[in-house]
Amino acid sequence: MTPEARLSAAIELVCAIQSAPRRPADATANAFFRERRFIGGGDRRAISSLVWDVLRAWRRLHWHLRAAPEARGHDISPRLLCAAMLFFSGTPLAQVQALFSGERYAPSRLTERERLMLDELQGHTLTEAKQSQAVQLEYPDWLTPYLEQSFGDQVAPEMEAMLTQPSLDLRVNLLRGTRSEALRELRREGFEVEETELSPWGLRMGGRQPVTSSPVFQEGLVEIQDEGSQLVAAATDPKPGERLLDYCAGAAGKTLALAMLMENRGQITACDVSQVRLEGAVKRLRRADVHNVSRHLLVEGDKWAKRRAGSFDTVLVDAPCSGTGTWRRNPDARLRLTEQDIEELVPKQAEILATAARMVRPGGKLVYATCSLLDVENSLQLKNFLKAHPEFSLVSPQEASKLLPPKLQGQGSFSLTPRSDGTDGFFVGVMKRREEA
Ligand SMILES: C[S@@+](CC[C@H](N)C(=O)[O-])C[C@H]1O[C@@H](n2cnc3c(N)ncnc32)[C@H](O)[C@@H]1O
Repeated sequence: MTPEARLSAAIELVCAIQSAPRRPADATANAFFRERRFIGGGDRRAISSLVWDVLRAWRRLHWHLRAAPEARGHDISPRLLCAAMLFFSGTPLAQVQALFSGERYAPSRLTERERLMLDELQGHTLTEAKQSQAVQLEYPDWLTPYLEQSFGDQVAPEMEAMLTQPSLDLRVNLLRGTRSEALRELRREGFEVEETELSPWGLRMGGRQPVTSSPVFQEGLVEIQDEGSQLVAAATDPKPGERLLDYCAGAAGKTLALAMLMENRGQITACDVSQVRLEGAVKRLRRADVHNVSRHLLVEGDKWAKRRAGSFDTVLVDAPCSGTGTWRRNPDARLRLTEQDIEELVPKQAEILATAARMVRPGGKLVYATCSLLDVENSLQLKNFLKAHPEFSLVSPQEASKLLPPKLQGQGSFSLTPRSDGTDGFFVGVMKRREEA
């Protein structure tokens, strides 16, 4: 594809993302490329890269484009967003404007208004001192008090790290082989890959490498999983032969890691309210050679949970959350999250946690995890739960998982962030239910 055609496709994709505001951008992008199979791998990567740069710089691009007098009364179009992003990434303005040639496969010519608006960018940089911190660091204004509650005066460096490109992390599936075998095979196939520092089964690849088409992935020796997510499994630390409930299992990301730790022995029940997500688990479980998992779809008025009171050794609640910890990967999620979402999520998490807690046997373990940065969903949620449920307490340092790296050992609960740990943002609290007297 020519640079003009790539730009045209990127503009179309930004339009598609904008017109499905509740749908994750990667789902829209997958559908977009599925319908355009003629777009090859290299072009696809170039188009996605520009679109993701636009999503990551959304507030700053709007700030600049809105400043032009010609913007008054007009929406900021995907054409302008893509053009401005190309300019701020180093393409000279005249060259950017020339891409809008109106020729075959190229975007139509810039209007006079668009040209003037782009001219205004000359001499500016994407991030500028005049922008507020929330604009510079691409978070919604209403989130400021929530972030300050979590990070105090460290909001800026934490959110700065949230703007960086994430690595691609893999978890080696010990049911299929060893970490050194996976490392050797991947390197033999030409991938640049290192061992992760914190997860004992993790491998880290720089940037976007097409690992899903490699035999190592297809044969189930590795699974794509952020190192932080692997550490949630490490903190849960289930033992072979246990009965484990993964109450918000989704498409089984953590279930797979837990089954590995249980060496495929014992029983895992993976629940979720989403049929689509649970269906998504089937192929992954098969590829990973996991066969101790049964799935259960939770439905309204389900008596399933009631009938299983006190019957699991370990219950993991990987709660639905704001996803603020994954913003490096899903920059569009910043645009979708509202304060109302948080207000709805917090009581929902409390209810899910209370329901799941009833299924822990006396002496058993309850793990609460989120991929959120916010105290209201994390430590405060845990604190309120413990206050209302005196039969639970945080595990003692002796009881805490030994699979965790030294800096996290012996803690009943911990947070991870891109800034301090190089992982997605996560929170984990590990509790124990009192033995019956
Ligand atoms: C953070 S995601 C889980 C991710 C998954 N554990 C993984 O590692 O890939 C949260 C999940 O909670 C599910 N969920 C939402 N409401 C629920 C409820 N009331 N009970 C159980 N699961 C729920 C969502 O469908 C979603 O799949």
